[in-house]
Amino acid sequence: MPVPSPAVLVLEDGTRYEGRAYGAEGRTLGELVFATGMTGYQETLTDPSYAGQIVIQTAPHIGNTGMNDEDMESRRIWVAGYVVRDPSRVVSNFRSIRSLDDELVSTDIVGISGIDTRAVTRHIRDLGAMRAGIFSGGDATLSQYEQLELVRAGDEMAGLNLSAQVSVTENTVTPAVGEKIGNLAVLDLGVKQSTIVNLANRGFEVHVLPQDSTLEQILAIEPVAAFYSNGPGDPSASEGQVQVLRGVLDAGLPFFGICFGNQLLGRALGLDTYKLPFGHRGINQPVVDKSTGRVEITAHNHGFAVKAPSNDEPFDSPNGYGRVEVSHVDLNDDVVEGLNALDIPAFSVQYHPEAAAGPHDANYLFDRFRELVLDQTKKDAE
Ligand SMILES: NC(=O)CC[C@H](N)C(=O)O
Repeated sequence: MPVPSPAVLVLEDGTRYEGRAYGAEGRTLGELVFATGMTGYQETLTDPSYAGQIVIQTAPHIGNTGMNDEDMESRRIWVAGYVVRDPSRVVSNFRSIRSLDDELVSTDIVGISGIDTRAVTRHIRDLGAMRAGIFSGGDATLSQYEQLELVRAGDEMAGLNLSAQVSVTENTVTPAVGEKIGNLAVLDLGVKQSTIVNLANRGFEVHVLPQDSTLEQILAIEPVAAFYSNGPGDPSASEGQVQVLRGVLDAGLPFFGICFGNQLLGRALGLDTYKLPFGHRGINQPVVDKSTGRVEITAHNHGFAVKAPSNDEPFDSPNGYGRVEVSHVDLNDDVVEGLNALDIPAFSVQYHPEAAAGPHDANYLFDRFRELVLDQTKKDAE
């Protein structure tokens, strides 16, 4: 077996971690974030929300179950780079059809192995998410100074709009399963396949629309409701989609948003979003649903969050959409994890009811959306 060539992970604060090349060789830059899930590396890697980010996997052994076609959350791997401790030398799973290593090479994803990923995670947890670079192959021979300069010249995640990189450019349609409720307009900011499946299973004919769709293009599919997906980038850099969302709300369409969609609903209602120190990424985050008092264990992947005037009391939407409440709260750090508009048919969550990977505790939210749409359709008919 050939010995992998040397590679280095360089952080913008000057910290360096030496390891071995993993996946494609060369150079990559991005925001360094850690994901704590012990399972689900394929879903993580193919979640478009990770575009522009170098992902550190705290689980020490990666690649054991290979890659398959069923667990792809989108058409490709999106992470800007991948940091692992010990890549599995053996791929063993009845569904596996290719190895992760081969997939990283064929999709040109530069990674690094042999890294104490828990140590890097503690560093990020103390100092916050930061820009980083992985250098291998010819780029491993650049001087330390040159590598650090490259990392420091990279994009900051704050202020970045990445939607166009990940979105479809033409409408795609997934038929409803069972009795059809109506057409659902899904704005593709980086939607995951499991979300589409969950929505289609609730009776929606799911129309996935490009991220730059206008209100007219959304209304042209004659939707019974609208949905904004998860996705990469800073929500404060998506003013165009926020304006379109105000049009959707003004048109009285029921609305559901997940993750980036939650942040854009917050902004449409007139709230601010802000960058978290190192974000939430993993599949074991405790969240309380304030309407039932039930705690659910949930999948997260967010670096930004919505700022609300109160987590406890309903407040007025600064943009005139009536009363709004924080519906869900993270029990680790009190971050807003859901919004519910009390006077218009709109709600959203910051975390991932589609899971993939992760527990299915929050799957009821898709049922809640279906009920909201059915109620609104009934009201409109009266
Ligand atoms: N998964 C997502 O939709 C992430 C939303 C946003 N890019 C964030 O990091 O907070």
